[in-house]
Amino acid sequence: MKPQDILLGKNSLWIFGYGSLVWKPDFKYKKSKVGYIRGYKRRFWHGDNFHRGDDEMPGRVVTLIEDDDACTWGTAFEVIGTQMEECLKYLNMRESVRGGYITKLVEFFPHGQNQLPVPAVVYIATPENPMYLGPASPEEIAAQIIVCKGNSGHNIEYLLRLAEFMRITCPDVEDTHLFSIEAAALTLVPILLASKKSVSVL
Ligand SMILES: N[C@@H](CCC(=O)N[C@@H](CS)C(=O)NCC(=O)O)C(=O)O
Repeated sequence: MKPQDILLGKNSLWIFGYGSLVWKPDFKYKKSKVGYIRGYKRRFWHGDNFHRGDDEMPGRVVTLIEDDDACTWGTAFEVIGTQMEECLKYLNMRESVRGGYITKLVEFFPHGQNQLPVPAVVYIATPENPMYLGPASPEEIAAQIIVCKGNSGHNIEYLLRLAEFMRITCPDVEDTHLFSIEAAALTLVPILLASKKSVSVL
């Protein structure tokens, strides 16, 4: 689905974020809502050689993997008027051109009573994406994250800010995949720092 096709006949648009967009949307929007989408699970299975890694050491960022029994929590942002074109142009560069994500239309379920679901655009990196890294253990993913950095900063910042978002904003949601990687990274960082110190002493 091309971004410009998304706009056809619309005067407002919802964008669902589930990775860096939840803590760094970096585009103007009218309002945001916390909620979830069905049929997808969030996984650190997408490689990134721009924002949180480089060609030699690609980082790991999240994407959505189809799973009928799963749902993924995040934040949806409503953009209106000129915000729509500005937002899609910005996200096309950030997510698609630099990140390898494609756009899909999903149903977003805002959290709270009497909230009706709304169509939302989501950026997903499918397994067909050349940067797709696929499954790995929390320890393997954490070991990769703690040594990578890119044009937007350290990969571990990306991990910790997403974990912080979920802990603060969705405290009742258990995201074992995310929190197991966070725990592994926080265990490995002191070991990494100690090994660097021992190397620098030599
Ligand atoms: N599309 C997901 C993931 C977005 C994401 O993490 N995209 C990366 C591109 S690889 C990004 O924009 N990173 C910016 C950053 O890491 O600061 C979302 O809706 O949040």
